[in-house]
Amino acid sequence: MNILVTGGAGYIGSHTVRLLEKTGGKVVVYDNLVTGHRNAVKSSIFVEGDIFDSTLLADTIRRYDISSVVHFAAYSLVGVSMIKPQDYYHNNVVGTLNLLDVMLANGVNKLVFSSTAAVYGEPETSPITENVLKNPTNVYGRTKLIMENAMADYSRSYGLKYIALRYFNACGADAAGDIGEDHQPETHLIPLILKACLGKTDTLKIFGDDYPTKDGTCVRDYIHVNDLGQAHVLALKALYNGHESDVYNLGNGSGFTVKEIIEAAEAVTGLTAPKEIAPRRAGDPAVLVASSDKIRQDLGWQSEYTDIKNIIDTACHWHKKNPDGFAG
Ligand SMILES: NC(=O)c1ccc[n+]([C@@H]2O[C@H](COP(=O)([O-])OP(=O)(O)OC[C@H]3O[C@@H](n4cnc5c(N)ncnc54)[C@H](O)[C@@H]3O)[C@@H](O)[C@H]2O)c1
Ligand SMILES: O=c1ccn([C@@H]2O[C@H](COP(=O)(O)OP(=O)(O)O[C@H]3O[C@H](CO)[C@H](O)[C@H](O)[C@H]3O)[C@@H](O)[C@H]2O)c(=O)[nH]1
Repeated sequence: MNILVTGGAGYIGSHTVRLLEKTGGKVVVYDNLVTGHRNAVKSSIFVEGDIFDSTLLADTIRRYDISSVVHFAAYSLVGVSMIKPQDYYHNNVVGTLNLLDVMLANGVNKLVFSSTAAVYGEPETSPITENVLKNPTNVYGRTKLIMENAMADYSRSYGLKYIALRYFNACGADAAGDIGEDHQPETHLIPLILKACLGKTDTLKIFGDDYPTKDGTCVRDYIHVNDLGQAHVLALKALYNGHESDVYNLGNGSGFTVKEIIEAAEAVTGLTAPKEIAPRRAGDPAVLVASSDKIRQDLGWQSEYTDIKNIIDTACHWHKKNPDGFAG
């Protein structure tokens, strides 16, 4: 397996790269570093490049004899996608279509794709199974759903074999403490709570306390980044073993409100985060909780990290060890 990992210098990508390397395959990270970090790529081959650069992509595929792609490269912030939709359609849709063109033109037909729980919108049932109606409430989710539909069409017409993984909320960090979540600016809940607890940021804003949930704050399903990474390893192996194109949810199956996550993080750190209630953030669904039964049954995936405090503790370890992230 010679694997090209687009976005492999990012948060989920860098963790997955580490797990892919353990399979013995050659891993080539391809990233333009727009949100990623060069020093998040520890031992793989690194090519600094953009998924829009067809020439460099094709050269990289040929040079390293690539036979599959794991595609993380994208913009992924719900809030920003509502303000800058053009950026999101361009990078996530046009960029991915370009990658598919270059792959197919160079005889590469295996792809693991980062999709998202945001494709569902406000689902009518919970936990969410893969077959329910998809009606995204934000631009980000729409860009990922467009690509899922395009890949299904390419699969039928051009022999693309893909597995789309719909992640719920990625969090935590590798136990080694040398890679972790470092977005500039950070917008994700768990790192923001930890930074507030550790005195690295101002008051944490709780986006809305008038949702139809038990304490009025949004419910999400938090999954450890290494459990996500392991699913990519299984998905890739399945494709090499002739698995047909498919789509899987990836979550823990437990929902936590924003307030519950804050309480858990405060318990883990023994510190208190300064916080205030703020208006709702545009595009946020009230509740997103996964059923991951399908990937368990089909690919034998299991989550290793099921306790939310344990998960937060791994993130805390990274933040304490690297108070300035990768810049430190
Ligand atoms: N973080 C989550 O909770 C979450 C949940 C669901 C889905 N996802 C998806 O997972 C993937 C990775 O997310 P992440 O949290 O690791 O984000 P990230 O921003 O840390 O990583 C994305 C990486 O892609 C690179 N990139 C972006 N555009 C590129 C381009 N045009 N060419 C080359 N490289 C480019 C960035 O530099 C970065 O290294 C994304 O596709 C995201 O939509 C993330
Ligand atoms: O300062 C903050 C930040 C977040 N939140 C809330 O915390 C929850 C989680 O927010 P995140 O920004 O951490 O994550 P999202 O649920 O918005 O989105 C994440 O998970 C999604 C899937 O569920 C997408 O795939 C997306 O890429 C990924 O960023 C949301 O209810 C949000 O409103 C706050 O209250 N205050």
